[in-house]
Amino acid sequence: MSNFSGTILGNDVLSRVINLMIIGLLVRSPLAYYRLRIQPFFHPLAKFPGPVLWRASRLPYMRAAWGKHFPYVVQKLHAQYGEVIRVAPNELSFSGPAAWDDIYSNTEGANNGAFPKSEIWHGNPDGGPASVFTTINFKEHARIRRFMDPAFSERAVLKQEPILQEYVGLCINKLRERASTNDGKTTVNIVDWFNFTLFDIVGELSFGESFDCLKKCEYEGWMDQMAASMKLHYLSINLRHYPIITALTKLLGPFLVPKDIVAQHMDYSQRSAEKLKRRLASKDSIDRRPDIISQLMRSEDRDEGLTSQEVLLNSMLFINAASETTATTLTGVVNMLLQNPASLAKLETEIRDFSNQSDLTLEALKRLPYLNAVLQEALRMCNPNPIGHLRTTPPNGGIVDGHFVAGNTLVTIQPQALCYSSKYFHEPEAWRPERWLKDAETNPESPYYYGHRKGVRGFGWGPYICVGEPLGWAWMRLIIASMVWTFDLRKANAPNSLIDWAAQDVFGIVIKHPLNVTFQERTT
Ligand code: HEM
Repeated sequence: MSNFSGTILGNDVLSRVINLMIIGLLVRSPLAYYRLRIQPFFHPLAKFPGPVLWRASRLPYMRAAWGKHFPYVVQKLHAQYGEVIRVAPNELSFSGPAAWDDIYSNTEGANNGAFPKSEIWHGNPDGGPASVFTTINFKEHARIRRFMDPAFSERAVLKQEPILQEYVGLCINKLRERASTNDGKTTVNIVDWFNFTLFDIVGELSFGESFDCLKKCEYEGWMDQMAASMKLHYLSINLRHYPIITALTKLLGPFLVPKDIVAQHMDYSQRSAEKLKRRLASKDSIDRRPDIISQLMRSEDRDEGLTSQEVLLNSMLFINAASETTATTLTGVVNMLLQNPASLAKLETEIRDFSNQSDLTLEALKRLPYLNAVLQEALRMCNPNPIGHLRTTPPNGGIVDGHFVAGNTLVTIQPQALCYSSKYFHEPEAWRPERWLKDAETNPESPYYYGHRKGVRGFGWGPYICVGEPLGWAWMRLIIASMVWTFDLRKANAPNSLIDWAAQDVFGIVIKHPLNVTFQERTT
């Protein structure tokens, strides 16, 4: 197949068949005919390159999104067409680091302010109270964040340290117990153990009660379905581009959505509401406990503070937003360390310099250069939100990475394309925590000196930046450091002992494969 037809039809049989079908549909559709034959010369996005079919219709985009590997497909398109590409009739994808500021923040960017979240992706089409994530209006979003931010500040996280230490300690003790009955070592699926620990902590912080996952060494029922329901959400959001199909799926929803997912979700909502009620029943403890819920509830009495319904919605959001992202990053860390024993050894040396486990405090861990470099490198290589964060240009348009983009265009940065670009990172495919060390920043002789470290923004950027960033850093450091201080982590002599990261499905989130790891009581 020639390069040209390969570009249009794809390079494998399935792609060609599906693309031929799409072309068939397009040729019959007057709108697509207009977009393909007439609009290319007049459309405000006409100057931006991209595959012809993607520019003419959203169907190829949808196929990639539903096809489980969207970030990798778009990464290839960037490699072929450049740093700005038109991936749908009304959407541009960017892969240059300058776009971060122009799209998401504009503190130093070319526009007057950050671009708003996209109605289609983040909006709350059914109306009703919205969580901070689904609130698009800047003023309303700022109101929620004003009351939410103090609960997640560095200072607040330090006050929450006893809760973090308690559950991370419990995780380590449980693993120790298992090892002690088995010749000093135990092999577990580390993804589960990260989840148990994170769920318990965030349950305690958000609802005042842990989920007792660590105690029971199992998930609560609905947790098993969390990835499935996030996947379903992602697939249905993509359908919002087609209002008729969305209306139809709403009608057919009860028949299409697996009943156990619906039942588990209702169970989760009901139990969350009950937990919250119990927590609020002891009003005086609100003032005593340093958890997130106390901060949010205190805002209720203030002008414009969060209502009980908003507190509930946001607390439920925290469980998903906090655990899924962190568990993916931590799984990425261990997966990479197991494949890079020299890097694991460096980390061991740094962490085992502490004489006692009780020395592993949040403040002390914050100062460890290699631990922080390892986490940064994992956010670069194993981004838990690899599809990017959609924004919409303001009605009069804006400048992104030097290009004028017409108003109401969907825009995003593709983290996968940017973070794996050899233009911005030396040996982008390789695990190199060194690129995050002081030497890389200050020594022009370092091969990493010219790396675009600011291109990696795992927690997002601008007014919608992750509210939980300080907590995210704190518990990631504590969990990894505690594990490495206590155990020798080894590749398991069992199936699923390493993850082929790019082979995992992506549906907005990364659907993680299991990772079996052997924890052996440390010998040095
Ligand atoms: C490694 C851990 C984490 C990563 C990589 C991460 C990543 C992100 C990113 C990239 C965004 C911005 C999305 C956008 O711009 O549209 C975000 C938003 C958010 N994250 Fe996190 N997150 C992590 C941990 C947490 C934790 C621990 C919490 C705590 C509850 C949390 C709660 C939230 C919330 C509530 C938002 C929405 C913020 C808003 O729209 O104003 N995340 N996160």
